[in-house]
Amino acid sequence: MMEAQAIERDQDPASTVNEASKGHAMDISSLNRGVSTRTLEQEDVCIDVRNMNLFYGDKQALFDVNMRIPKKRVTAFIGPSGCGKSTLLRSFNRMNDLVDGCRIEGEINIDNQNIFEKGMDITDLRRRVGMVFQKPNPFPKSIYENVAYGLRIQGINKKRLIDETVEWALRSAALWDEVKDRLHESALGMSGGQQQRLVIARTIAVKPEVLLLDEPASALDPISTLKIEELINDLKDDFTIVIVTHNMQQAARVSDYTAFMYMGNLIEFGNTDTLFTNPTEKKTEDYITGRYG
Ligand SMILES: Nc1ncnc2c1ncn2[C@@H]1O[C@H](COP(=O)(O)OP(=O)(O)OP(=O)(O)O)[C@@H](O)[C@H]1O
Repeated sequence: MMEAQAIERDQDPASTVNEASKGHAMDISSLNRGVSTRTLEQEDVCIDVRNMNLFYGDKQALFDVNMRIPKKRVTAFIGPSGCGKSTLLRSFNRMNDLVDGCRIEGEINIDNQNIFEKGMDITDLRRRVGMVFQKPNPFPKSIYENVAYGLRIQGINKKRLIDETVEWALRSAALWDEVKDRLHESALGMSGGQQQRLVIARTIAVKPEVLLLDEPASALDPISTLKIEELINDLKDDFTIVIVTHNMQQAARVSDYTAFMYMGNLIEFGNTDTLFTNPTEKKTEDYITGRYG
């Protein structure tokens, strides 16, 4: 039942707008997900962002962000285009270091370590905080070698260990049964949805603590989208997951907690069901009811 509803909604790009244009907070009961009454304060913290400001040259993109992202839960970032969702996400593994003129003030602590502190090992940070992008980006190598890649660059070369890890990662990414007979064929021959699950397998093969997903399903068809959403649900037992999505229904379906951002500010962050049904802030309500964005 949930599958049919999810597919139907995603096939209709206007579904978010239609839902929102009713002028009411979203009816998430129709999304058929378990309702959690847990609050952020009851959770263990994984990522603790303190007084964070981010500038691209002279332009400020994030304004005094403070948030505590819970461990082994799914947190969604929503908000209108350009509000800073990807910028904040990319800060968690210091991907913004690669942008010329980008400057950050404040702290981001991951498991109680400030990722900006001197001597921070960026390669190790990016292993601990893995990232998956909108467009699947498998390497032009075999399926097996894509997943083994991260292990090989860590200097692991025991075949048995690599075999076991490749199988574990592909099973965890719900891909093993589809590819176990063609592990040595090129990853580029897979469908887009399979490629995205392969990229997720490649990312988790090095056992990160955090998975950052930047609109991971927005380039995929509805059935592949559903598989990714189911996968996110399976993976949250083992990883802290943060997902940027422009699709409010998707945020409501997959996340435990949702952060609403607007013009570089974090406006509201809390339990997903509460945020979509009974937001505290007027700006959040205006957004989820389609008054802007
Ligand atoms: N590399 C960059 N250099 C300069 N400005 C940037 C860069 N990346 C993002 N920005 C600016 O920072 C602001 C936030 O952008 P960001 O991509 O984080 O927003 P977003 O909420 O993820 O948007 P979208 O939903 O459209 O992806 C925007 O004004 C954007 O133009």
